[in-house]
Amino acid sequence: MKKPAAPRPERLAAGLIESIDFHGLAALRLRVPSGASAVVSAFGAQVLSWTTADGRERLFLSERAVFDGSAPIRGGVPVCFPQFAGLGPLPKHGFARTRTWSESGRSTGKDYAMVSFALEDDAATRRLWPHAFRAEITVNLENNRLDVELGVDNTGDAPLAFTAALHSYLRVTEVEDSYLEGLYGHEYRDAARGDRIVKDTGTRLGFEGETDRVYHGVRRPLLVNAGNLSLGLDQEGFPDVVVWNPWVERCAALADMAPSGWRHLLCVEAAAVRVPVTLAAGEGWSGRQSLVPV
Ligand SMILES: O=P(O)(O)OC[C@H]1O[C@@H](O)[C@H](O)[C@@H](O)[C@@H]1O
Repeated sequence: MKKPAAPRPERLAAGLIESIDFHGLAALRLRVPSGASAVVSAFGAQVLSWTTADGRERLFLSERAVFDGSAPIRGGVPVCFPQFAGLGPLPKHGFARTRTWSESGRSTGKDYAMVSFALEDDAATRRLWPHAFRAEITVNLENNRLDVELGVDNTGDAPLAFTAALHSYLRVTEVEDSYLEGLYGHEYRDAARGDRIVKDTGTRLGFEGETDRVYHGVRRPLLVNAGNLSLGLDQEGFPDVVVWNPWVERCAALADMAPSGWRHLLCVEAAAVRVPVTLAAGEGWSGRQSLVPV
C-alpha cells in the first residue's frame, strides 16, 4: 500500500518569529523561507535548537537536560558570562546561563529572523559581581547560517573585566569520526592535562579522549568535519576558541547527560578567556560566532 505523503511544511515568504513552549520554558521559534529554524529560550538567552534547510538538527541538546531553571541547560548555545569556567570566584561559567533575560528586540525580513535578549545588573548579580552592566544576545537566523552575538556595555562609572564564551554544543553523529580543522600552529592551554601550554602541530584535530582546550588568538575560520553534519565556524571579537568533549568518565559523572551523550557532541566555543575583556566606564564590546553548514 502506498504510504500517505508526509505533510509538506508551508513555504514562508519571509522570516517568522513565534512564541512557543519548549519543555515548559518560554521560547521563541525563528523560521526562514529555506525551511531552517531555531529556538531561543529567555532562560539563559540560549539557542536550544537549530535545524538547517535539509531538516537536520545541528545542535546537541542532552536528552537529560534540566529545563526547570534549577540548573544550566546542557546543550544548544549556553552563554558563559561574566566568568568562563572556574577562572574566578563566581559560579562556574558565570550567572548569565541561569538567569531569565528580557526580550529587547526582534525583526524579520525576506530571508532572516532575528531576536535579542538583554540582561542588566540587579541586586542578585551585584551580590556576585559588583558591576553595572548591560549584556545583550542577538540571534540571527538566515536561510543558510546562524549568527549569535554577545554585546556587553559597562553602564557603571568604574572599569570592569570579564571572561565569556558562546559555549556551542555542536551535534555530531559520532565524535570519534569527526575532526576539526583550522587550529594548526596555535597555542592552547590543555585544561584536561594540568593546564600545560601546547602548540598544535596537527593539520586536523581528531578526538580520542577527554578534550578541554583553550586555543589562543584564533584568526582563521574553522571547519568541523562530521559527515552530513559538517559546519564552518567563524568568529569576530572573541579571540579564543574552546574545544570540549567530556568523553566516557566525565560524561558519566554529569547527572544531566545520558551515558553515551558524549559521542554525539563537540563543543566549539567562541571565547574570551586568556586575556579578560576590560571595559572603561561607558565602554562596550561585542563578539560573534557564525555557524554555516557546508
Ligand atoms: O558542566 P559545565 O559547567 O556546563 O561545563 C562544561 C565544560 O565547559 C567547557 O567550556 C570547559 O572548558 C570545561 O572545563 C567544562 O567542564
